[in-house]
Amino acid sequence: MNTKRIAIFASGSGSNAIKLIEHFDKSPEINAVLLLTNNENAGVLEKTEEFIDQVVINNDGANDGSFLTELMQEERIDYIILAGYLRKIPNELIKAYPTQIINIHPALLPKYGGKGMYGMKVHQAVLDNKETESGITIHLVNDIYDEGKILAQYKVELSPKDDVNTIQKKVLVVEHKHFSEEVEKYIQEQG
Ligand SMILES: Nc1nc2c(c(=O)[nH]1)N[C@@H](CN(C=O)c1ccc(C(=O)N[C@@H](CCC(=O)O)C(=O)O)cc1)CN2
Ligand SMILES: NCC(=O)N[C@@H]1O[C@H](COP(=O)([O-])[O-])[C@@H](O)[C@H]1O
Repeated sequence: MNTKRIAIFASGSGSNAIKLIEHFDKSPEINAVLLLTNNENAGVLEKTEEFIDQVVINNDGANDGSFLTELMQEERIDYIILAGYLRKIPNELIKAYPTQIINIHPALLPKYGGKGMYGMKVHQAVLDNKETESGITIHLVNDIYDEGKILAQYKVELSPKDDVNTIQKKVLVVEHKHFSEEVEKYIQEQG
């Protein structure tokens, strides 16, 4: 397999982005070469500035499919990994990368997905519904939030003592354990 170049899109604190960078720093076949964020105040910027080139866009840029597609092609990006990225990927970029954009969602889709379902909002909905389990979904990205092909799911058990913060912590542990490996496995399977 030729060396694959991946871009990471993130909007928040960046714990998953850091795990991806650390994981692929050890890979001879896959290089994490670009971090893109739509949030100039995102914690991911400080956490990753020593390790990866960064691009900060505004929400106009996030909505501009031509701009994003040209940027990815100029940077010779093969795969785009969404790691807590909170903007809709424009259809033009999806057309250019139909099976090469991967997202992680902090719940067991199809439950608790769609517009408005991100971050702590997801965990709050799980708590409000008194779920006894939650988990993560790793999926391909299509033009509808959280409806792309599911690549993997992992569960976490919940107890009545859990609150949104403990649910978030349990889910992040599973994200950090599995996301990088699932991304690597998928990319290697594509050849
Ligand atoms: N075309 C797609 N774009 C994105 C997908 C996708 O599946 N298809 N996944 C999301 C990630 N995500 C859930 O995993 C998600 C992120 C954000 C939202 C959302 O409702 N966002 C708000 C704006 C929030 C903000 O900018 O502060 C909104 O659209 O009003 C839902 C799901 C990434 N992109
Ligand atoms: N719907 C998208 C969504 O909610 N993504 C979630 O944002 C968090 C980002 O954390 P991080 O910035 O520490 O990686 C992660 O829990 C990820 O699953």
